[in-house]
Amino acid sequence: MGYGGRRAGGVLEDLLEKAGGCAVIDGGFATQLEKHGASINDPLWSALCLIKDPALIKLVHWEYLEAGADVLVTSSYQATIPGFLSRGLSIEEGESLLEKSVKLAVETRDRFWNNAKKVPENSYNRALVAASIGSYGAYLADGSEYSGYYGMDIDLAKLKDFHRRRLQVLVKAGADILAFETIPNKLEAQACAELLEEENVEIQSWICFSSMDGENAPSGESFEECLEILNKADRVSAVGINCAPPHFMESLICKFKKLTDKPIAVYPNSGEVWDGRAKRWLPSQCFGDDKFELYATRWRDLGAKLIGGCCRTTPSTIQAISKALKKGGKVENS
Ligand SMILES: C[S+](C)CC[C@H](N)C(=O)O
Ligand SMILES: N[C@@H](CCS)C(=O)O
Ligand SMILES: [Zn+2]
Repeated sequence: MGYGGRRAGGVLEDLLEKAGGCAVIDGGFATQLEKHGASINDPLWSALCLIKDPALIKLVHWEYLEAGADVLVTSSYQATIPGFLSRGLSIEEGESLLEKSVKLAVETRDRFWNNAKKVPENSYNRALVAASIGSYGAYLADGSEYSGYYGMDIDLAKLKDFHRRRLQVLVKAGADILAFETIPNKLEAQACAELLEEENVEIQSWICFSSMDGENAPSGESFEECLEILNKADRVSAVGINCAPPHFMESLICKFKKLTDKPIAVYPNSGEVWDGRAKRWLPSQCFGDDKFELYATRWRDLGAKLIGGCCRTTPSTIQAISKALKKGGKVENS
């Protein structure tokens, strides 16, 4: 594909430097769509808004930028060609919606930054657009991004085939980085890493896992095994955890620090638990914004380089995290 320029100090490293060593990822995207009244109880989940309400997608991106996000994660988590095909769209229409997910974020980032940079000593960085690539389990829409169980028919080749075209389109659309999210097992992590190589993807990427027990991937496979594969993958620029409960983060950051030299990203959910059958969040041990504010600096001090929120977190959560991390001086904007 030969796109984007892979180099030792890439866009992620530039951002981390500007952000003083630790950058802020945005929060729950689907959650904020729902706060605005979007109805996404659908096999496409948040990707339904690419069809029904693109203006709302821009609004949510804007709200996260205002809250202090240094990275916007796009609306493509559950946007897939097979998903769009089952909805009666053509391949071309599906690809154009994927492209749109990147364009909406890029346009919003550019508009926001054009305003922000005019304000002297503003507290913002020019945000990166991370194209979300949800796991195969997200597409299945059966909760399997939290079990890692894809059935006996799924092998490495099938997972690569599932991910290939979306990845190509998102890269070509001009994303700054790729964000593989809520990956629940080793096989899928391997498929994503090998695909980056096969497709010669030259923009940077992170691969983040969910976790149900605070120690292992949802499949039960150890992070030792999962990271052993990713450590060998030069095109994977960062690794981490997303959409797992926030109280797992401390010990998982410590574990990841021992297992990898790659930058670590953590963007937990609120602590609520997704019921994949009933398609709703069940109350559980939760962090409010005050706790995120408190723990963000701990996670940074333990070594996390990218910190944000996932499902059930909102712009106010990201504002709390950003406030905590940016306290004590903001580096110069250029
Ligand atoms: C991150 S989960 C809450 C996303 C929704 C899920 N893949 C589903 O469609 O049921
Ligand atoms: N980027 C997605 C992740 C879901 S786990 C979202 O925030 O909706
Ligand atoms: Zn999530």
